[in-house]
Amino acid sequence: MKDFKIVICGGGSTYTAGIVKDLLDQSHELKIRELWLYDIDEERQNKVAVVVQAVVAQFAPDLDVRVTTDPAEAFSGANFIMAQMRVGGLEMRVSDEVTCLKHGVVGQETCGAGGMAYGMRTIYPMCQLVDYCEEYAAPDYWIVNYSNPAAIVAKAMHKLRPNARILDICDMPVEIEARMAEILGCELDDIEVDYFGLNHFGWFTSVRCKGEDVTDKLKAHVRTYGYISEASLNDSLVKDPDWQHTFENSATISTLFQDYLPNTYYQYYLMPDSCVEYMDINNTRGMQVINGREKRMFAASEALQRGEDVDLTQFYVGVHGRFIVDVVKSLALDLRHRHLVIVPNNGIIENLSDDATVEVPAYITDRGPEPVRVGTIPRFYKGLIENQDACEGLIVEAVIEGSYQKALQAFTLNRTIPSATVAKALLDDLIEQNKGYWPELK
Ligand SMILES: NC(=O)c1ccc[n+]([C@@H]2O[C@H](COP(=O)([O-])OP(=O)(O)OC[C@H]3O[C@@H](n4cnc5c(N)ncnc54)[C@H](O)[C@@H]3O)[C@@H](O)[C@H]2O)c1
Ligand SMILES: O=P(O)(O)OC[C@H]1O[C@H](O[C@H]2[C@H](O)[C@@H](O)[C@@H](O)O[C@@H]2CO)[C@H](O)[C@@H](O)[C@@H]1O
Ligand SMILES: [Mn+2]
Repeated sequence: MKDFKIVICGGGSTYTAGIVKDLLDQSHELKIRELWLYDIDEERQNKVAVVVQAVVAQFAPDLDVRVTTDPAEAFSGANFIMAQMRVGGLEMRVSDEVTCLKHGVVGQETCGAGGMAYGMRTIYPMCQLVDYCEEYAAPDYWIVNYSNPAAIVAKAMHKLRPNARILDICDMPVEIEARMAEILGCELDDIEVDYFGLNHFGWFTSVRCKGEDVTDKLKAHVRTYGYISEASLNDSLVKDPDWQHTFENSATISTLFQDYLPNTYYQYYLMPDSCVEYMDINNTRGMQVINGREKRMFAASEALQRGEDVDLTQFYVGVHGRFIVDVVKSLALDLRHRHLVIVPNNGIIENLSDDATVEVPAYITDRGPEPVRVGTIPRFYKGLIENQDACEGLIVEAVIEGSYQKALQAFTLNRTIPSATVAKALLDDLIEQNKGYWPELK
């Protein structure tokens, strides 16, 4: 049986313990030779590593988890690199959110100006990760990337590192499929979808449950209740009021546009006014994560170091860990499982340009994804997607060329920003806030 060196890049992430639990759950199929955590922040990673060691002690006591900030050590001979870096940390997430809200526009991690700011911080650190892997990793390495904003990261890597063995993914559609399974009373594994769009900007065109077409049944439910059902109220993610609100908001969008079922992230683009009204500048999502998920992780680390018992199940939330492990497993073992992934369009959606960065179903082989052809899409959806893809493309070009004008064009095109003058004032503030992270824009 083949075995693999697996590296988690962004080892200090609040998600690491959950991902490791899912790796261990599936280690009878995906055999682990070595497991490494790599981060640029030694202190943070060491705290998270204490929790990870506790997970490993419970499920695979013979596995020796290695922890490092040395890229040569981490990536030498690596087969799979799971990337989840947050460039600028949660502190810069909050800074983006607050700056946007001060200008009266959506302040969000991956959507609107917050997403563009985060993208401008992340492009070059991701290039560096690719370069480390090209230098040190096994020749057939795969980076499976969660690092956000995945749409901009993917587009930038396709342009700047076209030969990199990197596959960008997002767990949001799978999490929506989990809600669909709850609505239908079936298992997540019973669900298969057709889907097209960009990352955090897509639509489910058809849903099957054990082969039966359940699209209309789901549409009727979602128009009334969003993606929430009785069963989902027990789900650990839905218990978070912010996520419950997000899943509920899909009711409005699927009532207004009944062709397809929306990705939850459309709330920020199609209902930006009500999102701004809902957001609280004194309690942004980033602040909630710092005071919630991050605080619980650090508290658990300290308690474990004091020799106390900790409930580790609090870190196994949602489909996040399982999804990335499923994708790695399909790449490693050539399983050809069908997953949604983010790839260059190249004709998949016929009436979009080849260099659009689309999210579509693909069969995952050991040579990479084999995307499923979508065909042509109707004008409304095409218009939305082309506008957003142009916006994300301009951000990538702004970073590469150091172009203020292209950044301003991107901000102006974005649906969450009402005018060119708001775009300029906000961009100027974000430049100040992002000093040391963004390239200089001239
Ligand atoms: N694609 C998806 O659907 C999806 C889902 C959930 C989270 N995410 C993303 O996963 C990432 C982690 O989220 P989190 O909330 O756990 O963040 P976090 O801040 O808790 O952890 C991120 C870690 O990345 C590290 N890091 C920063 N720059 C790095 C670099 N250049 N190289 C290596 N490590 C670096 C930080 O030191 C930190 O330990 C974020 O990018 C988040 O947006 C994506
Ligand atoms: O606001 P956060 O940090 O809680 O979440 C932001 C991320 O949200 C999505 O990921 C969800 C995921 O859908 C779900 O499976 C579960 O595991 O929680 C995740 C985080 O709450 C989204 O897909 C990511 O891109 C965001 O980073
Ligand atoms: Mn996502």
